[in-house]
Amino acid sequence: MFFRLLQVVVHGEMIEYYDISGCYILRPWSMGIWEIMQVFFDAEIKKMKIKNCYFPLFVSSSVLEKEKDHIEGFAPEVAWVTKSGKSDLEIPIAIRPTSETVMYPYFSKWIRGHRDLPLKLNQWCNVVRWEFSNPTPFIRSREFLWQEGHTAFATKEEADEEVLQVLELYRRIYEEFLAIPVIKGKKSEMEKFAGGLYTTSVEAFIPNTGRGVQGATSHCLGQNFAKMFEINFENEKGEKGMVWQNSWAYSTRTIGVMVMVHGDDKGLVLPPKVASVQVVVVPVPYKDADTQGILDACTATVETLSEAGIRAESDLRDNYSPGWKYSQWEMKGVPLRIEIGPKDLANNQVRCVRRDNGSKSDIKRDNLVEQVKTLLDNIQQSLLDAAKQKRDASVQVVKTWDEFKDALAQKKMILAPWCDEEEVEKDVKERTRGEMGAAKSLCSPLEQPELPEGTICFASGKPAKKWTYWGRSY
Ligand SMILES: O=C1CCCN[C@@H]1CCCn1cnc2cc(F)c(Cl)cc2c1=O
Ligand SMILES: [Mg+2]
Repeated sequence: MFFRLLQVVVHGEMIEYYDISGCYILRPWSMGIWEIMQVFFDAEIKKMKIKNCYFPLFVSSSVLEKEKDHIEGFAPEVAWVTKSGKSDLEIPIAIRPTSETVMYPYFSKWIRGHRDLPLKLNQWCNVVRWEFSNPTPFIRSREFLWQEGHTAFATKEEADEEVLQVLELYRRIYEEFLAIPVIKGKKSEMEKFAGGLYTTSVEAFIPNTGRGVQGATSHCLGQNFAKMFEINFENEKGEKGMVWQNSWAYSTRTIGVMVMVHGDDKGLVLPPKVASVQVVVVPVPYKDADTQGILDACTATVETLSEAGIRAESDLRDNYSPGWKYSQWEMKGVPLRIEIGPKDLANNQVRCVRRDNGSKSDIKRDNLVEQVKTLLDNIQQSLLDAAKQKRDASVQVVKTWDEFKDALAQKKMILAPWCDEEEVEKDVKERTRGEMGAAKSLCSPLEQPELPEGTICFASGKPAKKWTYWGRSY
């Protein structure tokens, strides 16, 4: 599956490999997906009165290393600029791996009184993390695109509320656009962002590989960074207090998850909502048939669909056969193909072929737009339904360690009652180490199933406190 991902994204013209390891070229076919999601998310955060900004790419080492514990563990992945031209820089400059330390000295400067709150900023940018474990397009690259939201509030209540509002937007990105089912949950103390108070995330799962993947994160930072960077304010009563902060992000990793969840042996399968081309129209000329008439019908069909807001293109290249075009556009994952041949022309209809299940239908051209819209909606919904069915079939509820081990061997996403003790989590990792990677906690679902009194932890036998998803991950 891993390997297939690599091939599909190259043959589907999403990615081009680059001569620097871990870096990839995002070609239009994937950039178009990124842009469609960005239009949605940007509009939604603007409704929340969050404003876009742009902070510098470079971080001074003094600022980046301000708090040793914040970056301990991350230090090896920081990329540094040490020279300009032939001369060494006096002091090396880091390239942002994330922007807390870039932004928060200025939050401290800009936030004085309660009238300066809430401060709610977002930036669309790239970040660099010089990862060493196996680089994979979209899933783990040394540079990636993301949005990072950074907000500051006078009260914890406001921060807590926003964390979940943004988490819901991430659920919508996955379920409404990428047709991928996700689980909203809270990270364990071990898996959370160490610099924060708590971390929530949306978790996806790849049934073929049996691995969970963190889809996006929404952290409440508490007052930890306010303390570090002295971000204080005077409240209405003139009392000094520290702000409560959140930070949240989703990245181009979303595209990699989509490829893995929906891809099949013909290549990519794009959910219509994020497909930069939703319908491709292919002429099927026949030796003595009216070829020009067929080409004109293709062009007219594209115009009709485009006027209705459907992203349609025709492939009129005369140096490729229809069959060749079918497999190429299937490789690229275009959700719907329309074929127009002599018979279709004569009957004033078109032949529609769905990419998700291959089913064919003949549609009269007089109410083409409505029927194509319905087809695209059906494809979107059935991709989500199919992914949900496969994900649910991969979930296994366990009560004991033996059941856990069996489920792990069967590449399941495991739901187990846990005592919520970090030592026990470390122990699970230790006991499941192997060449496939250890099991880890993925999240504790916000919607907790009933936990009967007396239920014991699957790993420690102590009283269980919460249901938690476990599994191997990317
Ligand atoms: O996940 C988000 C949402 C958007 C803003 N940031 C947070 C936390 C990011 C954690 N993280 C993640 N990776 C890092 C890598 C690094 F090299 C350094 Cl110095 C720090 C970090 C680091 O803090
Ligand atoms: Mg990392």
